[in-house]
Amino acid sequence: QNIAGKFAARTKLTETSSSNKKRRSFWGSQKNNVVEDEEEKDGECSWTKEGIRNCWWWHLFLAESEMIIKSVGISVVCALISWLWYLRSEYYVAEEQDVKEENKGGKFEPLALFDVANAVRSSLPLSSLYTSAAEDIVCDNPEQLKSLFQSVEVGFEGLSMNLQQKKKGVPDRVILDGSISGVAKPGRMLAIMGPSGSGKTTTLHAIAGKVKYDKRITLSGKRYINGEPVTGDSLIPMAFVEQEVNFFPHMTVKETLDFQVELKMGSTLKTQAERDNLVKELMGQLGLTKSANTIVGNAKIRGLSGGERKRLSIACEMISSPPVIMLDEPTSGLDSYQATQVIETLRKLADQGKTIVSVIHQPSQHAFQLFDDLLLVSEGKLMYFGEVSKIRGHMEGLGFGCESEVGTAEHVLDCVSRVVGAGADAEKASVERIEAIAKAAKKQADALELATTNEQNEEDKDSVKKAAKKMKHIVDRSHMHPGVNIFRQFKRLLGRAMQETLRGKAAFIIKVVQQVALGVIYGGIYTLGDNQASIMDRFGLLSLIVIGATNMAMAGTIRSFPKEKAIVSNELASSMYRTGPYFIAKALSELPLIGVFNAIFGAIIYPLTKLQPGKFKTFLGLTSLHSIASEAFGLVIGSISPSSDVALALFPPIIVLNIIFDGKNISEENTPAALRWVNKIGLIKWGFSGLALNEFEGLEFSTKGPRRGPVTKTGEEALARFGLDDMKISDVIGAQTKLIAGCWLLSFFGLALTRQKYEVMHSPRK
Ligand SMILES: Nc1ncnc2c1ncn2[C@@H]1O[C@H](COP(=O)(O)OP(=O)(O)OP(=O)(O)O)[C@@H](O)[C@H]1O
Repeated sequence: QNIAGKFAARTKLTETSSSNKKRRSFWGSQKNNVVEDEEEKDGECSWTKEGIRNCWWWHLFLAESEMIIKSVGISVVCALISWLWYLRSEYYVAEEQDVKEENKGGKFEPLALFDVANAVRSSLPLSSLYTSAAEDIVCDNPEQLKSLFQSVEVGFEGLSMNLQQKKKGVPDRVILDGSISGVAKPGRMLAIMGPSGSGKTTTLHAIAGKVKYDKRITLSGKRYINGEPVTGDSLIPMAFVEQEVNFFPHMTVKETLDFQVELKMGSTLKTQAERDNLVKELMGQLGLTKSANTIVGNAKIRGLSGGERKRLSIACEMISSPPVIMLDEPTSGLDSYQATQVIETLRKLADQGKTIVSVIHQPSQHAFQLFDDLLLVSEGKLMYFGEVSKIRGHMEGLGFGCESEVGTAEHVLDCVSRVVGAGADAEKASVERIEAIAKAAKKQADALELATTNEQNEEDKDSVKKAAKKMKHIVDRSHMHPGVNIFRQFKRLLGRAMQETLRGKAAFIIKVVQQVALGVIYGGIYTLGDNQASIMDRFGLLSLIVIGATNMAMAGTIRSFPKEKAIVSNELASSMYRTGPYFIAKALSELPLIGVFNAIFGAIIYPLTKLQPGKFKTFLGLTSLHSIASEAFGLVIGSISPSSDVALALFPPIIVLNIIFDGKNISEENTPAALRWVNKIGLIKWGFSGLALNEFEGLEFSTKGPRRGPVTKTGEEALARFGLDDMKISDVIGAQTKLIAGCWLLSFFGLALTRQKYEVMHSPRK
């Protein structure tokens, strides 16, 4: 009737218009009363106040103002989104460069628009969709870049890191004192050694531009690539192998490498055969060919040995053939045979021209001698920088020689370690020794020449500068991008996620056992009839089913997701793929198993408890939807929590809140006003409502049996007891769908916003 009324009003408007007959409404509008008012004043259309009110376009505007405002609003939002998207795309970078190039003659100045765009750009959390323009910039002279990257010398000077103490008035803690300087050369292996806690890992991360952001930290120093300074938190073109290596445990060595090769090199190695060749080559180089089809495993799942896992992580890092390889304790946790194997692998890579820098802890004499250079640190100070072969002589020269049978590595570590617990005199002597060694090291560091010298001829200087400019695009984090488009990223990520879900046999079996056990327990206890007592029994059973499903789905995700997040955060930080495709793939990969588990549970509980026949399919659909919503909730908690401990600590209060607001435990009127919104997003409330509506609609009860409350004859009357008589299953599906969408969106932003940030290295204070 309403629509007909509106239509009639429109027709009247069209028929009676004196100005012209074009005055027609194209969309439904609620402004007909206005239109009709205007009709009465119909007259001549002119450019007077009265006249305008008689014009057809004015009527059209009034009739459609809501739609016009909405359209303009949507267009503005779309334009804004497109602009922001464009800013994050590398096309913007290319255009900015072109305009700046053209503007060299001072044609249009200043480029304030680019300044505003750059400010917005740097604050955007999302990254670029397109990659090809970036390749144009980065690879416009591949030969020049190739030659530059074949041999890279990494210099570092005056590295200093201070940590502000939490208590006010307590002076900053000095982690690196500003004396650490050195250079890692192509074809050579540099070992960073020192006692535990001396600052080795911090030094390596500082050189690499990978010190994790902490607002209490101040980092300063200088870094050079081939004599050219590298600024801020820029990366150097390197492979960085962390001490803790995490992989998806159920993927084989070959699958892991296939996945990484495609995402990192997909745009360069266009055919599958080229990519397969690279995988083969990497496995050969790192001695992994025999284990190609072995799953990677982890502490709980038997797979590769510790040494093989370390070598796999080196292989993964070497995919883009970086000229520099940095490793944080690659031998930790390995026996001496495996440790030596890893170091020998590195030696081979150095012999091919790579620059290797590695933190190393108590190496064997043989492994130590495979290194060329040594950076020795103690208590954040430089103790020695120079050739490994000269360290013994250097220490002897300072008066700290050692007996011939003691290994060199062991001896130098003894020399730079503070003696604790052996009396005040011994400690004092060790402190004096460390100071004397540090003093000598300072002289060595002062003599180092790291920056490009003025004596270089002009041609050399020019080519290095040009190359360094290109390199900036590669190493600057804001220019890093995945090697393939988002659709290929999504396809690969979905494949990996499905593989992990389906291959996790132990987790699968545990979940099946849980579902069977719960089904049998409920089925053994509940037999629902049609007497009065069965009404509360039904409500009780449905409530338990929902609480159980929420617990299981949420706890499972909370437990497993933070581990996966650790791997994914690293992959996201190295721009292997974007958060969006990862997230969608992750969410979709969970769906099939949710259906399977719910079907197992439903098939047991339904006949055993004698829930209403004919409603099984809807029951299955509703429990599956509820499980998806619970997992999505778990994902939010997992993605915003900094660790799995925090996520697990958040779980009980969230479940308790959900139970309180499940629609039965507190009435809406008595809920504190500030908490009423929780009622609307109560997972258990919506899950329970859906199952109750499905079960009770169409049921009839006999008046026999003990009852609680008045006699209830129909399912609809029973639903009214819980205020569910006005609700429909479609309302529940709508609410759950919105909950799922909201949770996925929150998790997506949680992941994007908790992305790892790194410290920017400031120039040293003069
Ligand atoms: N972000 C940080 N916050 C607090 N302390 C830090 C931070 N980074 C480093 N430190 C401290 O700086 C010191 C040096 O740490 P680093 O990990 O570099 O030592 P290390 O020589 O590698 O030790 P190990 O051989 O035991 O791994 C340690 O006492 C460490 O606690």
